[in-house]
Amino acid sequence: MNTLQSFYDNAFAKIASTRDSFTPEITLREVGLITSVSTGIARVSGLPGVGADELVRFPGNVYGIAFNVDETEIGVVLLGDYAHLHTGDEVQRTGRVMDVGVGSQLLGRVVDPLGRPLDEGGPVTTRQRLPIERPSAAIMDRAPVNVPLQTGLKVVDAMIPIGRGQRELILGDRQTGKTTIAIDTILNQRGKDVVCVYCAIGQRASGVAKVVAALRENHAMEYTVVVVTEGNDAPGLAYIAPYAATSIAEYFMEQGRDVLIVYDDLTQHARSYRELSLLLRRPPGREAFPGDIFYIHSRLLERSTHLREELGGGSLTALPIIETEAQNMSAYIPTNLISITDGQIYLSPSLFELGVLPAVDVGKSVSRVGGKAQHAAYRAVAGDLKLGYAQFEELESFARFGARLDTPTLKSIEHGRRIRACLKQPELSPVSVPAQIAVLLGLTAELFDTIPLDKIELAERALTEAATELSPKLCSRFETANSLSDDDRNTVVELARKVLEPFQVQTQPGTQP
Ligand SMILES: Nc1ncnc2c1ncn2[C@@H]1O[C@H](COP(=O)(O)OP(=O)(O)OP(=O)(O)O)[C@@H](O)[C@H]1O
Repeated sequence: MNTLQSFYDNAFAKIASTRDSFTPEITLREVGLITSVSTGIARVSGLPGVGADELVRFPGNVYGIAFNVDETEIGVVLLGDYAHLHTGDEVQRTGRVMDVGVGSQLLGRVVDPLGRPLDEGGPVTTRQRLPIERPSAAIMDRAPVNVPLQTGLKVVDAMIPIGRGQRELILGDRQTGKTTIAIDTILNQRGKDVVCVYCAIGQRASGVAKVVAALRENHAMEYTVVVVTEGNDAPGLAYIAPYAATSIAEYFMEQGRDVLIVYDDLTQHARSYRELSLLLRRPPGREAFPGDIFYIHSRLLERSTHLREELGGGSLTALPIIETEAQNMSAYIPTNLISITDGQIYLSPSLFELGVLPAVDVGKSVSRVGGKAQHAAYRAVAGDLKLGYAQFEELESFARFGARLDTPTLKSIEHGRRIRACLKQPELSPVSVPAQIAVLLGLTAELFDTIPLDKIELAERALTEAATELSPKLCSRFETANSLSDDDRNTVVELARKVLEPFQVQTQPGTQP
């Protein structure tokens, strides 16, 4: 009996002490209610304190960004599946802006713009997060673009060179090889200590799978992060994808690394932003795009730069891709992007049809800062090559009419045809610097001019293979020396002469080989 009594006493004493020590904690949560949901956006009332671009949480762990902040109601861009959301559901403030996990753990991974894995590699565990919208580097923190970013494509490296920290637009109609140029450039960074980020925006899943497979097969995933939104994802995800990818890239740049980022493509990005803006009833402007469409792209591309040495000397090179319609380069989005970037590579459907691949239209392409970063060996040949090619393009149209042409004109046309043939390149096969220089010097020394056009491909391939025999010291001078010495030029031209000899046919001047 006594034992039972003491048991009850103890139990009551414990309850009393727990009750006395209990101090209720009050947590304040600002909660609003959904007033309507439609394709990719929601309207929410009852969150008067919410800030612009603040992240809000919906039931089912779906997040959204407060886009339109009005007095009574906010317009929210949804970042996930919204099929289960209904009018009257609770919405909570989070007090933070959208951020993404960054770090070397992402290398080799395929993730969505929220950092969630889309491959079979298990969860991504990053130790640091960065906001997706960050201010770009100040002018005083930037250094000049003075190191080339080799694409491995002869036509680009010789005529439209790209420097580390540059923004070079790739534009052209659909199916003209835009993505291929970007992927070839990523493949060429193998062993060059450049981190690559490929951001696919609103693309078909099969297209993205093809790109990832190409990167995997060519061992490029080891230094690449792939950020993906597919065509059927919420438009909000497509809108934030390039910003999230840029934050992932900036992490590496701030560690002093050289980084390459590809946005494939910003036409889809602009379209998803237009969709969101129209749904949020923002006033439409030209081609129904909202007034700030220029700003969304310029604030993205301004983040690409070359940082000064004191800040680590890292760089972020951007290759944004844009799709044109019916070769209209002067449409709204292409002209915006052309004016933001430091040059463009224009891909022509007519060259693509002729089988001139990559279908780069040299006359409509330009690199505004890359020339200063180009290796001296390229600079020694680029001038002659560009001139020869430009003359050829002008004269080629006359040749089509079957006009009788004089000998120098015929010679220029034949020379130009050989330049074009030598600049052709199959996809996924970047060419090394020494092999490129050997072919380009062979072209400027007119060694290809006496080779029949149908044998140019074989001759060019033979010379590319023979370039591996050049001494490593000579090859490293191509990438380091301030100028191409006469001795080096003669060594390469002699090699080219020897290799191309078997392909030559002796012709009378003025007749076509
Ligand atoms: N240099 C090349 N050599 C051979 N084939 C090529 C080359 N470049 C591109 N192609 C082929 O051309 C087709 C279109 O290429 P790609 O997908 O890169 O074009 P795109 O302009 O990015 O297309 P989209 O408009 O669908 O984005 C592909 O089938 C590709 O294999």
